[in-house]
Amino acid sequence: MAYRFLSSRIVPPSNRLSRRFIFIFTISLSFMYLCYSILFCSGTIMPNQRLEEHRCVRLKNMGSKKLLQKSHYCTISAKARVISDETRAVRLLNLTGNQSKHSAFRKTQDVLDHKQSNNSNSPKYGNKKLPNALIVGVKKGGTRAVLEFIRIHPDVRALGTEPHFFDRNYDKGLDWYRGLMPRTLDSQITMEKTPSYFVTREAPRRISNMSRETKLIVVVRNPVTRAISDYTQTLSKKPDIPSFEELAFKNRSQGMVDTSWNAIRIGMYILHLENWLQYFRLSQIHFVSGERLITDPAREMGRVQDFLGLKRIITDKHFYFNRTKGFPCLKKPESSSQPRCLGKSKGRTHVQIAQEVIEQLREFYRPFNVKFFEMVGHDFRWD
Ligand SMILES: Nc1ncnc2c1ncn2[C@@H]1O[C@H](COP(=O)(O)OS(=O)(=O)O)[C@@H](OP(=O)(O)O)[C@H]1O
Repeated sequence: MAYRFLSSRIVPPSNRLSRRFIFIFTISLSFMYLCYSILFCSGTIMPNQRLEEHRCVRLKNMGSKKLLQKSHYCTISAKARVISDETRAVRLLNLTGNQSKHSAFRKTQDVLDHKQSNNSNSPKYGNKKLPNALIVGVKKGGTRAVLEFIRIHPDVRALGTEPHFFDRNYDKGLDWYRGLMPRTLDSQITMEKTPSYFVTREAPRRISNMSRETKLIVVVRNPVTRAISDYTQTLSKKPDIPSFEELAFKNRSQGMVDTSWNAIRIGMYILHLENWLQYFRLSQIHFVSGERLITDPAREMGRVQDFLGLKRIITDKHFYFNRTKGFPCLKKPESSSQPRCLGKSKGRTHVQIAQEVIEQLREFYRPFNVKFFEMVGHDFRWD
């Protein structure tokens, strides 16, 4: 037994050498594999985020529009994260009541924009830029509809809230204003809407100081209907205000309209336009018909896209007529798979106004309208 055991343990010297060689070879092979894994394979185990970021930054810094557009690696990964954030937000909104859905949706988008701009871990693609195009008016003309419709376009990014920079917040400075804007790629247009700009004396000069090339959009509507809409809105907030008739006339029997009342003054479009034309060429201003925006949104938006130099992407297929709402709504608004109408404050039932009052106001506005049509070269047919 002892002999057999010893004979199995005692190995000839040549065999011992080859075994030692195999052992050293195996060790060095394992060592090489370990080095290789550390040096080259870490990316496959845990993608190196810093490397990704550097790649994006390098492409951005090259300042080439084409390169940026082609850099799907950067844009898509960043966008995908934004979309997943937005999808989560939209899902959350679906749990809220229908009434507040619209405002909640917009607020959430703004929060997301805000989050993108402030959170260092959040996706950052593109830059915050001063707007290239502004919807400057008119109040109750249909400005929200134009903004919501145009922002479906992939080459447009818009601020959801009204920043009131050129009227109320001008002293905060352009850097503050730029900071509010959503990030855009070089190929995208930045937009915002604040309807009160159109009737703000200083707004045209201030906007032209920002850029003389700014494109301006004015959504106009029959000034009588606009005034009633404006009054209906005020009444919904302050039920104790005097009647429409009382506010609209200084002396009704003499047909003296009170032009100091904002709801009346805003509709004297030609007067405000003259102020704008001191700083901008007429070709820089596009007028949207508030009426046709309701009856044929695709056509009106086609003209808006042409004016902005955009490919016509928003078409008939984006809209459907919602019978309950009585207005066109979006089939698939930006970052949502749900159809969506504008909120409750858009498309209110108007306060009933006596027909004679309406006639008197029509008479009052006629000469202003005629001059306005002549100036812009288009008859909006408000008679
Ligand atoms: N698609 C769609 N859905 C709902 N409402 C629409 C739409 N298109 C235009 N409009 C008209 O927009 C009017 C409100 O205008 P604004 O968005 O400019 O109002 S505001 O100045 O921002 O308060 C609003 O005025 P009122 O009807 O008087 O409420 C609508 O007539």
